[in-house]
Amino acid sequence: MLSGSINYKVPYAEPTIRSMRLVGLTGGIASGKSTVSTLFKSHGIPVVDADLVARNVVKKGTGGWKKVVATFGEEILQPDGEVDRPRLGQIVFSDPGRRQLLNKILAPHISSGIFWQIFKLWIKGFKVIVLDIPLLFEAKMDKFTKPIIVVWVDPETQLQRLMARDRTSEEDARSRINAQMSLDLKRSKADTVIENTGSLDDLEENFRKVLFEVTRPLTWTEFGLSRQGALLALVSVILEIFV
Ligand SMILES: CC(C)(COP(=O)(O)OP(=O)(O)OC[C@H]1O[C@@H](n2cnc3c(N)ncnc32)[C@H](O)[C@@H]1O)[C@@H](O)C(=O)NCCC(=O)NCCS
Ligand SMILES: Nc1ncnc2c1ncn2[C@@H]1O[C@H](COP(=O)(O)OP(=O)(O)OP(=O)(O)O)[C@@H](O)[C@H]1O
Repeated sequence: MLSGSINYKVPYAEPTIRSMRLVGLTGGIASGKSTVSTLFKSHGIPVVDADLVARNVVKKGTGGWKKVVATFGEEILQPDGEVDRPRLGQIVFSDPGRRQLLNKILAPHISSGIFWQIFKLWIKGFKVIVLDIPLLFEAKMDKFTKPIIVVWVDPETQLQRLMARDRTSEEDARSRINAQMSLDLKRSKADTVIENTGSLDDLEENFRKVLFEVTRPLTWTEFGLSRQGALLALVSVILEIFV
């Protein structure tokens, strides 16, 4: 599910004032990543939404759009020329080969889109950035993020929430779920798991502990990656040259 525009209500401050941390947020389809993203945003922590990036890179006329049309044909376009997402979804979620093809042609566009979003937030001075990436492990982007948070939900609840949210049949919902790495395997690769089988109140309670972990004081490596860290390194080099 796509989350709305980023809303930085509360400027993020101590205790990570001189640091840069890229937090990986992932899980299964409809496990609750966007819901958790909203909680992060309400605490002033920016979230880069990979689904939103993926949507932007196939806008009419872009490089991603041209590749998608060249690969899947004009029959996946709406009358206005934009990609017919439900149509393309039907094709790729019922055919692993075509899904891999779509992933392959869009991967460079999505990763550079994510990079630019991170860069813009870094320039603005944000110290902690959450990357909401459904395919974090599948796309091997987990190596760039620490900690990695997996939002977990039990399979039956996941299926019910997906069908209710997207108003899809059980068959369609299952094919989307099966297009991803199993949620249990993702869970085993996580640094932290947010359990989301219960109510939204339970989720908020579970989120609070994770927020504490994400905002703990940062390591020197994380500091070195921050804008302040980069500036400090530059000033040190200049001073060393002149002094
Ligand atoms: C196939 C498309 C057109 C369907 O669009 P639709 O609007 O119906 O779904 P949406 O983009 O909102 O995605 C909903 C969820 O489906 C899952 N999903 C999306 N793409 C994939 C994929 N290639 N493989 C497995 N799961 C996927 C994610 O959990 C996502 O959160 C679209 O998902 C797409 O372009 N996918 C390829 C780009 C991609 O890999 N996106 C994920 C970003 S990491
Ligand atoms: N604890 C909860 N209780 C009830 N409903 C929930 C809970 N958490 C999430 N939901 C609902 O479940 C659906 C899926 O949640 P959400 O959209 O956050 O999942 P997602 O992981 O971002 O999905 P996607 O992979 O498609 O982007 C939404 O309709 C959301 O409102």
